[in-house]
Amino acid sequence: MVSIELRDIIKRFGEFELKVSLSVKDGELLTLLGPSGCGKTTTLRIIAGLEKPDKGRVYFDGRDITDLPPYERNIGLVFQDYALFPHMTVFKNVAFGLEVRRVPRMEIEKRVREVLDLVGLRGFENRLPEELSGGQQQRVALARALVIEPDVLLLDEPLSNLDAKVREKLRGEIKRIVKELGITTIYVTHDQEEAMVLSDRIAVMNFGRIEQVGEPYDLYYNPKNEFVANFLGISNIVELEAKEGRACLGDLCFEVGREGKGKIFFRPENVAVGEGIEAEVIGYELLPGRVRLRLSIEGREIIAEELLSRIGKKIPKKVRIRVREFKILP
Ligand SMILES: Nc1ncnc2c1ncn2[C@@H]1O[C@H](COP(=O)(O)OP(=O)(O)OP(=O)(O)O)[C@@H](O)[C@H]1O
Repeated sequence: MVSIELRDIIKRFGEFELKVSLSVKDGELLTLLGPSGCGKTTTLRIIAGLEKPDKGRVYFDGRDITDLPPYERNIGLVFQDYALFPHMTVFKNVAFGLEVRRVPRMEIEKRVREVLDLVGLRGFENRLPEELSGGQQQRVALARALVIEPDVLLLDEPLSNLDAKVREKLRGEIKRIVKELGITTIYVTHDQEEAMVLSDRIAVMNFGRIEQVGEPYDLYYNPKNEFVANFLGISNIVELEAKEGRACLGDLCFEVGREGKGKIFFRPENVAVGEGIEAEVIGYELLPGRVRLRLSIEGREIIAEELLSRIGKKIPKKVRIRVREFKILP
């Protein structure tokens, strides 16, 4: 277990420039979240030593490891494409990292058994990768990364190739396992739900920069800007002009305590349905247990979410709404 620090890292590929500083605490599970091409994988590869930064330093526990090759960093890596050795059994695949480190046979057998237990693959030792499902193959990849007892675990979109149900199950298990081992983990994804479920903290990235780092709840309800707000989920962002400390959209008023233009931000579930001012329902989506209402006020669209059981089977044409909580964005 170690802490990780990226200090003033710069890496350029043509037009693209990655520029990041980041601290990850001992035993923390931090997610790099962002759209395709924002630099998540490059950041991970710099930590792994697979990519050399143009500028800046990488520290593990305060020790500068920028010039250490990957195999001297004691890192476990898991990628999207499981990258298992196809002709080797599960046991051999997992044991490989220990064999190259010349760990004694007895010790290898013990550690492979333990780690297969941990990922729920006891009894699969003699199977070949092609005889496993995608989810099972990814468990093997995880076991292989963990068996060497790495200081740091790096996971790059490990669930992207799996179907939704398996993904949901496995993300919960990944969290359980890394927390049980207390291993410092960096997880790359573009899936906001995965990031919310897994992370101690999330770093939201865009165009080679970290926009904001924080705990899931804080990022979700207190985003620093519009990009973070939109990337973490559905947001209502209404640009209004405030007068005498109030900004109003028709009868829907916000006490902003300042004058002039501003962006009012609130989440759909912070729209209380059934009280307040009237809004027209212009569309809706049924979700498991919830309904997402598209409302119109003064020609502007507001998204509200309410429990399905509270709305009932028949969606009304008009509803009353009140905004419980909002934030002003820059
Ligand atoms: N070896 C390379 N040579 C040239 N350009 C590269 C190289 N590696 C990455 N890039 C570029 O750097 C940018 C960031 O890529 P990176 O893979 O880090 O993004 P990402 O956020 O992980 O995206 P994705 O989710 O699509 O994997 C992209 O524009 C990519 O084309």
